[in-house]
Amino acid sequence: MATVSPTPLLKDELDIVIPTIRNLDFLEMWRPFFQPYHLIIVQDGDPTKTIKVPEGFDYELYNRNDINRILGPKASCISFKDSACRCFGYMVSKKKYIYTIDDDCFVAKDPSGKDINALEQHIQNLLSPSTPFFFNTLYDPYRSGADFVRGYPFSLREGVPTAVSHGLWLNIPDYDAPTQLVKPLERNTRYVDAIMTIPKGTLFPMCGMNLAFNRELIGPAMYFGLMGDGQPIGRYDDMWAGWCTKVICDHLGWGVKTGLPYIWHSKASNPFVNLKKEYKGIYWQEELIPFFQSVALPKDCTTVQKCYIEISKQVKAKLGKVDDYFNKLADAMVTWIEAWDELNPSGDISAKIPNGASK
Ligand SMILES: O=c1ccn([C@@H]2O[C@H](COP(=O)(O)OP(=O)(O)O[C@H]3O[C@@H](CO)[C@H](O)[C@H]3O)[C@@H](O)[C@H]2O)c(=O)[nH]1
Ligand SMILES: [Mn+2]
Repeated sequence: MATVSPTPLLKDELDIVIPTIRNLDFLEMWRPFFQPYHLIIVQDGDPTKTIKVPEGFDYELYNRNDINRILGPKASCISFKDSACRCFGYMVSKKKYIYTIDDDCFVAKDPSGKDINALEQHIQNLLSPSTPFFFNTLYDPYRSGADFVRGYPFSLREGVPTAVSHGLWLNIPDYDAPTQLVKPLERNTRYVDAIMTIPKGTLFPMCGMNLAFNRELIGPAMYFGLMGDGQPIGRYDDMWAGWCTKVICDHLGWGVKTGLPYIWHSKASNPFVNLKKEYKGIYWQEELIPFFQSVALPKDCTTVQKCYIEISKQVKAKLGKVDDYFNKLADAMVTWIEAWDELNPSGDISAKIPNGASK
């Protein structure tokens, strides 16, 4: 009797978004896990360069000419010459879920030596609930071999929908430039077998290297802010998206998880180049974090788009004085939502705010 291999989870409901200025040879290693899925490749930099996609993958590829053709003047909100361009892939996707990965991230091995199917783990993270309102000390209670510990309120054990699954990295950790400069040889060899919901009210540094999310829930908030060419800052694209996303998830009562799965991050980008990109962000973030911690979203912000537009207004009002860049970014946030709604006319995902969420 021929054994029929099971249909990969969410095969037709998930797109894999890859930003690239290099080549896509890394896909060979991911082939067993990625081949059944549709890829959206966002080619950054010179659009006349041909990016070769390995045989056998189902994909669509967009370069800067495509972005300009599809978005017209609204293309101004999509970064150029920065990995932030990946968010264009989120916008053009028609699927419920997104997984995004960098082209220098490879299949890692777990402590038993088994290849980690990072995509499968992200899908499990997204399909199981989160627990943002009360911390479970035995980590993810929905994993096999774990549960809610004594004292965990039964009224909260149903959990809430998971909007984001934030994976980690073995080998080259996602350090900022100063840390990279001080610890050039540090490698992450610590495999921590844990998945945690980030508690409500707590922000976190979201890395875009190994990230999955429910696009129908939180997609409009996943704008990777204006970076790269012509911008005073870089390498804060994913951070900006993570802060906006977490504030909105807290307000709408959705969860954000971090931990497994790991990927093997192979390439350390140049710390001196990174320092030039990051340095303004390193001191600006001392004002940005208190800003996001103080963002109050009104009760009538019942959709991600409404929340996002409200945040952009507060960015302009409160951060415009930090630097004019934030006035530009606030405008780009509005352009992003306009472009999103133009390409995704199905409208808002109205949220029923569950008890325990935003008061
Ligand atoms: O101008 C560019 C530069 C790079 N890319 C593509 O983006 C990813 C990440 O590039 P890279 O691996 O060189 O950079 P890292 O420093 O390791 O990236 C991490 O730091 C954050 C920077 O924002 C980011 O969230 C992490 O990914 C690769 O796929 C490059 O090909 C690009 O498109 N344009
Ligand atoms: Mn990298």
